[in-house]
Amino acid sequence: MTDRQQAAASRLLEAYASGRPCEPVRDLIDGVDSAYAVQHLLTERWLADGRRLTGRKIGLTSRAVQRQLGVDSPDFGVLLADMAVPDGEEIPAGAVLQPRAEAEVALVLERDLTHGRHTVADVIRATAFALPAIEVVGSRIRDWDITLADTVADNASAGMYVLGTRPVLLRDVDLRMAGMVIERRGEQVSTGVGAACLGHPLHAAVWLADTLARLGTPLRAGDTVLTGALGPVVPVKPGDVLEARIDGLGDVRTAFAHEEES
Ligand SMILES: C=C/C=C(\O)C(=O)O
Repeated sequence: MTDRQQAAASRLLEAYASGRPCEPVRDLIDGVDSAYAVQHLLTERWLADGRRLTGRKIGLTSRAVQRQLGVDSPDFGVLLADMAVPDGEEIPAGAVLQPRAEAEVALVLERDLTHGRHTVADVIRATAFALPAIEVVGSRIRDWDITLADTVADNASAGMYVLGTRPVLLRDVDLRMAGMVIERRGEQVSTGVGAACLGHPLHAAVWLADTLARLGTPLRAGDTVLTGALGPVVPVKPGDVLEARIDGLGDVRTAFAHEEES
């Protein structure tokens, strides 16, 4: 671990602690591997604090999101148990810095994925069930001024996530053709389709399984995988109520709490 990577991790941890976004960290990072080393430092710190790993998120899988954020390759980050919000419950004000929401397919695994190279069949065999999910992404970096290095170091801009509660077997859903809509109090604010996620959400999962196995931290039975947004990310503000629906998977909802009066 280099001093510069430590400095990047400290800058991001300070943003989490203070609730104030920081300057980008790319000036301290030499390439994507170095950015993942910073992410690893953050993860080790969180696990040492007693937080529990529940899986991974994949980011930047759809062209719409890549265009919105100006970053053009997929990445991943960790999911922790305290990032999960029950379906329909409120996300406390300030819990996620600069929040935005997106809808995606979650896979819950019942087998490890430890091969050097995985196939879609491996991922299907390893998946217990799929769920609809809202991911509330956030950025510890001021004004979302990110490059790939910034977002990777910042845990792939992960925030919180909300899973639907009706498990669906992969044999019962066509994830490629599954349409997605997010509504804010009944108004459509994002639409998309499974095919927008690297061609198919299972392709994104194969990419993640291969990448993590190569890094020596493979996906394990019990992990939840958020496979990536199916359509544009939506800025959110206190008081917003969002519902996401994905064909064949059903719906999931969350709300954003108002700031506390001081
Ligand atoms: C910045 C985060 C992007 C994602 O999470 C995504 O594209 O799914």
